[in-house]
Amino acid sequence: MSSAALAVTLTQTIPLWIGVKKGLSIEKVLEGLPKDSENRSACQSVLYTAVRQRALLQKLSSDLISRAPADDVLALIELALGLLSEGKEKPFTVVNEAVAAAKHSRKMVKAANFVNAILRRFGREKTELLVKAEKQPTVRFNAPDWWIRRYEAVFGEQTPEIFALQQKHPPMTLRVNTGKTSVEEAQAKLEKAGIPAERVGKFGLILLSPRPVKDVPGFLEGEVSVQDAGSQLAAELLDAKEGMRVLDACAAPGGKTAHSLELADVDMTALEIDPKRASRITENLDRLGLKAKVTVADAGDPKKWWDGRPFERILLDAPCTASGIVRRHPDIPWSRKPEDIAKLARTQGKLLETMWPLLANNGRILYAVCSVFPEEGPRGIEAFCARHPDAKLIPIGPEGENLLSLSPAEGPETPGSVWPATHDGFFYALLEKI
Ligand SMILES: C[S@@+](CC[C@H](N)C(=O)[O-])C[C@H]1O[C@@H](n2cnc3c(N)ncnc32)[C@H](O)[C@@H]1O
Repeated sequence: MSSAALAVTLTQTIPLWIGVKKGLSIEKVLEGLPKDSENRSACQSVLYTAVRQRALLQKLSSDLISRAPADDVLALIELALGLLSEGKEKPFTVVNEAVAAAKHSRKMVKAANFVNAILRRFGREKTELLVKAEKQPTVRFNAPDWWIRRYEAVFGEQTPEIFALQQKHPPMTLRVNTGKTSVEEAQAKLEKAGIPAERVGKFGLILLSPRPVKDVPGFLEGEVSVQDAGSQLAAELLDAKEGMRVLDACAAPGGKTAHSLELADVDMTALEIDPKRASRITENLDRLGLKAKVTVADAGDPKKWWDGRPFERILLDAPCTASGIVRRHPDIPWSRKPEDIAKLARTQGKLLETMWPLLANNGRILYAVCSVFPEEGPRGIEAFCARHPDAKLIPIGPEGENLLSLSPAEGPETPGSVWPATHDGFFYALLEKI
């Protein structure tokens, strides 16, 4: 990033960072930046750098600042501290540009010397301040205490390893559209363009160095899409065959809808409650040259959209805490509240109950969440099966497990295995109506 651009980037990122600190999602605050803004990706990068170190920045600013300044000044200091502790930009550039950003703002000009003093003090005391801050679990794991305890309950001794993984930059994983090309051909095409990629799972490729999708050969032509390898398992597990009536009940942005259509020519209804998100399904399907009935509706209210003909396959990729995809959305632990888990588990249970009568006899419903919390996965499914003697769990795991809980993971692939070694956290259960 050029240094002059950095001052502008910091200024533009201030309101986004304030929004995230107030509990808005990264996705939501980025809506405030024009899509064609030249600085969009730079702002995004500065914002992510701050969000990935949110607890550290809170601790540093409380150690360095005795009287809280105005919100925008504090945000500017925190964003600059984020860059300084990350260490990718030259420290003098960060300090100078943060001070320039303050000087160029009518509201912050008086605080320019203050910004300068705090950032320079951080430069002098960086090592001690970071060592002291890292002693706090909330800083080490960049999550609130309650979230850390929930992870400990799920992952036990593995917790630090899972958190360490969550703090890394996520891999950029592509799904190859095998209706248009093969995984080998897509990999060779990337290699030829100087973009080496490794295989993951049955349909995936991980780019060794991520880049904007528009620069990925084959993306605009619909040969590849961006989708985590754990998420790529859904279409395969759903196993929708040619001509089947299929419902994707919570479909946006359409990754799993599209994958099912790439694997078989099915009669697909893609439901989505949020109209803005629904338009992304259509965009994705258009790019891939695929067709579905994209419907904006509440899956929980079928009388508004269902024609009464049963579906042979239903995918219920239910709204969840997203606790399995924190490395892609580092704001999640901070934007959730402890009570959200039970609330979302109730919503998931209700949606599954509503979907069940829509399923044909011998039909299958794949329940999925990108969460690692048991209330949203195994517990809800076990309770559902206890209430429904006509529901049979179909084994789906690599070792024949009925309930597939995937922890976020990264590792070398086993050659020839369809099970990816690198993926986000997911839960899957496949139920057949008997
Ligand atoms: C986990 S995301 C789905 C991701 C999608 N399956 C994919 O692979 O691209 C859940 C989606 O469900 C939508 N949603 C939430 N409640 C819904 C409801 N009652 N009816 C329909 N869609 C709903 C959300 O807006 C969100 O887009």
